[in-house]
Amino acid sequence: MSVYTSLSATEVVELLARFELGQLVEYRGITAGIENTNYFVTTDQEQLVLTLFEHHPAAEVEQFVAFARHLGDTGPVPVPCPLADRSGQWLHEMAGKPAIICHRLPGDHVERPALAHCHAIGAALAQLHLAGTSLLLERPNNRGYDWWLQMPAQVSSQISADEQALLADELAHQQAIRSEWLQLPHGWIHGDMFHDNALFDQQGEQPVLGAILDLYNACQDAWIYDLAITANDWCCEKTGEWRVAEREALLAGYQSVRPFNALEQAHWHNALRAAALRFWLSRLLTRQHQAQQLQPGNSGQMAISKDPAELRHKLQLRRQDSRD
Ligand SMILES: Nc1ncnc2c1ncn2[C@@H]1O[C@H](COP(=O)(O)OP(=O)(O)OP(=O)(O)O)[C@@H](O)[C@H]1O
Ligand SMILES: N[C@@H](CCO)C(=O)O
Repeated sequence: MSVYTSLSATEVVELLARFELGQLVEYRGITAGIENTNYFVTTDQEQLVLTLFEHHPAAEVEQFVAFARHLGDTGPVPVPCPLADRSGQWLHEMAGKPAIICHRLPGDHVERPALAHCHAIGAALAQLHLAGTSLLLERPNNRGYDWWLQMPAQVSSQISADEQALLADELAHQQAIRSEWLQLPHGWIHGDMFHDNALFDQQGEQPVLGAILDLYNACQDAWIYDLAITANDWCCEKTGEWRVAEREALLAGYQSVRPFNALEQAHWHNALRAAALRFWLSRLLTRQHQAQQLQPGNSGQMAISKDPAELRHKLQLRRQDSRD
């Protein structure tokens, strides 16, 4: 679990006092997530989630929250939207960090996504992409291509010589296809559509998507890259081997709303490689940050970490697939 910033009951009560959300009953750190600090907050009226952004400045939070609010207003996709206080303000500061409060959305995490979950998330992702086309706001991917190129300098001390060679070779490949990549259909993407960022309700036999969470990597990039991030997490084993039927269900769900064009078909394998590369790198970086943040004297209590090697291995498999 990750609670990098501990909050006292007094701090939570002071924040709630600005809202019409009732009196604090209890609050507790959330046992998931690796980037931000999250608390479940229960009042005598509401079930809420309080998020403190550990890396994003307030101006950036405003941008991805604009996307969440846009989806909330226009889209068929359920997402958490920050609640406004009595003065209409939704962005707050706690412990020197940007903070928001959202409703706690219904549903549970799925341990191992099945065909119906994969189909549903594919369709929802395509709907999210299309809904984003009417949002007139620019937000480039700050963990996209330019960021990947800076990463060897940041992470080389953490990885072996073989891994450094793998990274260099993959970056060269992504550089070689860059001009075609830029021709792919682009728009707003979720940017982090792992299965721990979705909640499902069960209605009879059928799982129903309750929420898509964690829009804190939302930005503009190639749409199939977003789907590739999803496929690499939802539709394979942790060892990277495809669960083929689940992958096909994801693709069918997506394309039931928004079919691929020919260039997207041609670059699907490159998108899978790019998606694995991005999360290998970000997990390496998160591990570095956690080591710094959790040193004695810092206020954080606990942190989970996700294994960078899982994504490095997936990258190796996707590279093999694209050569076969
Ligand atoms: N609005 C919400 N409704 C219900 N549960 C929520 C909500 N927001 C967050 N959660 C819970 O908190 C967990 C962590 O939230 P989130 O994924 O946003 O954190 P994070 O640190 O940004 O995560 P990540 O590591 O994926 O970046 C979620 O997996 C979910 O269980
Ligand atoms: N979903 C990411 C963490 C948050 O960006 C991962 O699994 O590495």
